[in-house]
Amino acid sequence: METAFQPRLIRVAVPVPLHGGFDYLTRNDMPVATVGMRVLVQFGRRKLVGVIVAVDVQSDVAAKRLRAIDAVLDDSPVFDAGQLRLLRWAARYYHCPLGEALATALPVALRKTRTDKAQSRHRGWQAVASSEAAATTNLSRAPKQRLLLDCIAASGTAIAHSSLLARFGAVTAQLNALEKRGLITAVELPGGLEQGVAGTAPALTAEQQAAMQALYQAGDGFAPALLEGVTGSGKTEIYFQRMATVLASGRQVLFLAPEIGLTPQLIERVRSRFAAAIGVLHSQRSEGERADVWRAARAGDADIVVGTRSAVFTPMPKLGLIIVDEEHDGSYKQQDGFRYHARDVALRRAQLAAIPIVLGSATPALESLHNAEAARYAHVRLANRATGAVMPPINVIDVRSRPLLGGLSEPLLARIEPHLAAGNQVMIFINRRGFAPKLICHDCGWVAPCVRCDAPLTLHGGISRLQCHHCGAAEIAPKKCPACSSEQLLALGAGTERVAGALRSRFPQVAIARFDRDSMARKGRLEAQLADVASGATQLLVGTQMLAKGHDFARLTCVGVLDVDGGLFSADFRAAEHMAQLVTQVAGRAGRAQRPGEVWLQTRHPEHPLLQRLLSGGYAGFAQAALSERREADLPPFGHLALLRAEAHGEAEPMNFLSAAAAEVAQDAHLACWGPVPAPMQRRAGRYRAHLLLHAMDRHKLHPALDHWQQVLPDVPGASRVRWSIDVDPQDLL
Ligand SMILES: Nc1ncnc2c1ncn2[C@@H]1O[C@H](COP(=O)(O)OP(=O)(O)OP(=O)(O)O)[C@@H](O)[C@H]1O
Ligand SMILES: [Zn+2]
Repeated sequence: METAFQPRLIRVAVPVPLHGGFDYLTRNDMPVATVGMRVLVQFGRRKLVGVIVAVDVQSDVAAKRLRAIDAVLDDSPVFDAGQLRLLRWAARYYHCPLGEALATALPVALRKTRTDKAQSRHRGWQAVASSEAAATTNLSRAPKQRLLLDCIAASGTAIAHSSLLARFGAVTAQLNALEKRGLITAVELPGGLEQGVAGTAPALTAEQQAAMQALYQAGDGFAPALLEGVTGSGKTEIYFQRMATVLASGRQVLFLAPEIGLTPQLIERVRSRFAAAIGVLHSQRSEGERADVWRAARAGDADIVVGTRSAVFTPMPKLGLIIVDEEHDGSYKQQDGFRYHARDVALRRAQLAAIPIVLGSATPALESLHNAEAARYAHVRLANRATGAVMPPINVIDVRSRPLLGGLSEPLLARIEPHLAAGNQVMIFINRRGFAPKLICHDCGWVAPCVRCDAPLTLHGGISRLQCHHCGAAEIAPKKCPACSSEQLLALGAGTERVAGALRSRFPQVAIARFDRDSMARKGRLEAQLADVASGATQLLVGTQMLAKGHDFARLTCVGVLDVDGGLFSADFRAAEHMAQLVTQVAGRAGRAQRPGEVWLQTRHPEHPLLQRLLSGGYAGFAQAALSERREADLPPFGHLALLRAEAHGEAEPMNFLSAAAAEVAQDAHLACWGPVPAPMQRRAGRYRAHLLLHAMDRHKLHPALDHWQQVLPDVPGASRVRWSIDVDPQDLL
């Protein structure tokens, strides 16, 4: 008994940019501290929340210099052994200090310096009678109660009061009446979760059945599969049926979706299929809700967790399957701090847990295709749409020397018209928000610049405001050219706002909705607008990437893509891949049900080989050609890259720093420094930026060099004036 109260020496990972753990002592008056619990510690002058990564360690620090921790914040570990193992691996792989990686993995509410609140609870309802008895109860005079009782009884478990309100409107009185009749009873549910209801699955198409077979054949151990299915091929249905067998065995499912792919429609599909406890994690949920989902998942109460990037770290003790939907999506890569790729972390997680993982996409990343071709993943294909709908033909409109009305050419407007007249829906895609990307002086050619970035300012609110899309700077647009005083200032090019305006004046009778980050700033707005599209109230949709993926609108028959040219001429070697994915995804929104669809691309480069390849061979043909180009150039997925970024207030400092870093790379025929070079956008938010790429054909060669950098770079001359970071498998090279 005595020993339990002895101070213990523990090692704590704290969220600071320093590698290694820090040693502390516990105090006798504290609850027992074990690995995976959070503690509050004094670190320098700050109090920080850290995570215990080891106990009873041998410390190099002299005993009398060791400090005691301030408090133990949990009574059970927030990270279990499996999570810690995964995060240790990820911290090593991405060369991020473990403390920062652990802090990033925690929900924001748990990064704070207070003790963990207990899981919040909320009210739910459960049927008392069996569903047969419920069915025979006479409620013919109370149809609402009938509906509610059937719904609750059919679920087989408890349903949250709030989700009943969400589905059936104001039904509190009816629920109380059912309780009075002794048909249902109130229960407490863990906060953060929603109870789904059992729904019926459609009979699978022959192709889907074959895909299911292939997934089952891959087995129940670690079995990665790439599900490559054209848009509308019913991949979601495959995920669901695979999930059903895992849930039936009492295990948990983690379903990852990109931020813009995690639509209300997807969540509703999950909710109305599985009589399971569902936790949803995305950026619009409050800190408290996210912490609740985390706790419920950790307790094993959440059967399904649906979430975006960081949900990959949700603790799930009974995890039996991971789904990564739209696995090619760039939003899976975190772009600052702990720069992990959620798909790749998910793969590792599945491997450590020895469970299957399904990566799904209509446009798989070249990395994933390569892995499938190398037989590291099972390659499961769906070539046809599940509804029997044909793939929409993709046509090109050459807009060279054609006048554009708010970015729209006359031929495109003429194509749109009959679809609207027939009562169908039309989607116009443009990957640029705001009114216009430039304000230019007609007399002298001056372009309104951002003073802090090497980029022009974007017009917003018509020609009234200017905003920088890189640093956020905003100002009132000038009335006169500051260079020549001319009043001939023109908006050049078009963004969503201008396109929507032009469509409004051309089709004044038609209801138009704009989907971009600006119009979606308010919470609930996206849901409301999507509901109007689903009901048919909105006929014309204008938007950015937000519209590209996942949506399934039966009446949408025509898609216009306004500007594909950006992806054809970019400094980033991945730009063409991203362009092909985007065009294919956007095009895939058309003609998904009974009504056939068509797609129109506006371009000034109709003969460009990349575009031609995509049009003639589809995404698969494009990908094959792109893969052989990557092979030729030793680029990923054949070669491997890490990017060292540096930025500073002075122009010379980042380049000097990176040159010193390049000199630290050991002479090795299998390791090459590409650069340093100034970044394509050299100045951003007032800082000059430069890059150095480290390249190796063998991934394992990269890591020792990166370890070495981490040790020596802080002491390179001038390092203190430079902000630098390492990005392993960088996705964004601009
Ligand atoms: N077996 C089936 N029988 C009838 N309809 C089906 C079947 N499977 C899927 N569907 C329907 O086909 C449509 C497309 O399915 P789903 O949204 O799952 O496609 P997807 O492959 O995820 O597409 P995308 O990649 O474009 O998002 C949906 O409306 C879905 O309800
Ligand atoms: Zn700027």
